Amino acid sequence: MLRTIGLMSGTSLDGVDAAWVETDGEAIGRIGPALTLPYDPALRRDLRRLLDRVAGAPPPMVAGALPRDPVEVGEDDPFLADCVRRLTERHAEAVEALRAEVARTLGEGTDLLGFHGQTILHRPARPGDAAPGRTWQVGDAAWLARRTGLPVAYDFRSADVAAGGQGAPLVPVVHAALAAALPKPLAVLNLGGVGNVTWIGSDGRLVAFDTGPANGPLDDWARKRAQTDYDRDGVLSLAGQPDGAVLGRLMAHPYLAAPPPKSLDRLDFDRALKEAGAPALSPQDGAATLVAFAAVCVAAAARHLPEAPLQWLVCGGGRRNPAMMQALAGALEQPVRPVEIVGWNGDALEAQAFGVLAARVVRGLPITFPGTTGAPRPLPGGQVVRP
Ligand SMILES: Nc1ncnc2c1ncn2[C@@H]1O[C@H](COP(=O)(O)OP(=O)(O)OP(=O)(O)O)[C@@H](O)[C@H]1O
Ligand SMILES: CC(=O)N[C@H]1[C@@H]2OC[C@@H](O2)[C@@H](O)[C@@H]1O[C@H](C)C(=O)O
Repeated sequence: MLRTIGLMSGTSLDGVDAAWVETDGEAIGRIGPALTLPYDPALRRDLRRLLDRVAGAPPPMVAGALPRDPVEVGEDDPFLADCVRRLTERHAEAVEALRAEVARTLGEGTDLLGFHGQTILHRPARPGDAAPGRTWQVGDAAWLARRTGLPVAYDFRSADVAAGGQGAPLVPVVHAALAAALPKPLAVLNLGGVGNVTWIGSDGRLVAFDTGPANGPLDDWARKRAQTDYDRDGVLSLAGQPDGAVLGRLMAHPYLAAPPPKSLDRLDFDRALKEAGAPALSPQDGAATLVAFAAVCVAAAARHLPEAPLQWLVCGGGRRNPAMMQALAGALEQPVRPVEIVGWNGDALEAQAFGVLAARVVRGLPITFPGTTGAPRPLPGGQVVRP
């Protein structure tokens, strides 16, 4: 088994999650401590600017130059380089702090890092697209390897996108490993900036895809309309009412009816939200509408599952929002519970997954599958850089 630290900085742009896990990429051994280091407000703001800038650029002109294709925002772009330096530094700090904690509590070291990087663009090929798909995670893996003295697995998504897959979600294979002993069929729902579901059938079959926006638009709304970073404990949305007309327009978005495989960029619904009339709502009703829409997206996702799950296990920050959990309980027919009910850590799960995926990369095992990303066959991916 390898002693890994997985590092995930999600679409919420809130910071770096780091988690220690012992694994050979298939079985999961000891699960150690985990921590979150928030990005400072300036880095969060600059990453958001970077996302907006990259999203506004014209579609890629060059195929096969994933993930750091210099067509739109060049690798030598000073703003990008500065963001990459700062976010990689923050990851190094997370590794340093977690290694100290692991040494103190378990007396153990670390053999390998799994570094997801920050997604700044995700535009996989959609049916009928002429241009090739593209996904772009930034972060300086070579620098992180030198700074920590550890091998670093990174660039987990681009091989899949280059092969025609969605490049996301990647965590399902790890959900399946963790859920080995749980009753099936089972659905695991991650509520991050974007939502994603993993369905695991009784025979181990996997179906996974992004459900729709989850906390991303709600965070943006809370920041713009209520001057808070997010809708803490659902205070804002619980004080409002979903707007039926806006919700109705959003529900007609073609993404909901489209069959999987499918995945989303953090900003994919921004225009639809504007066009549906969300900006005219009060801060409270707007937040309630966004929460209701996130739940409607999950209910729409349920219709794409091969068989109803026995229960929905929820991880990610959205499970801390009581308005979100209430809306889900109302929208789904099966019990909805936080993953803690089966002993998992819903804040650390994705970071743990990138430790497991790192071990799979090192061993050359597949990380994406026809049922998860629409890969043409089980595909290995990722790269490894040594110090
Ligand atoms: N107490 C809380 N009340 C309401 N919302 C919360 C609470 N705690 C966290 N959140 C929400 O969870 C978000 C962070 O979730 P998480 O860390 O799972 O996202 P992420 O990993 O960045 O996203 P993704 O899974 O899309 O990559 C915050 O931005 C916030 O919206
Ligand atoms: C491109 C990208 O970074 N996608 C993230 C995002 O955040 C949630 C959802 O959208 C999911 O598809 C994915 O992350 C998780 C870790 C995954 O790949 O499983």
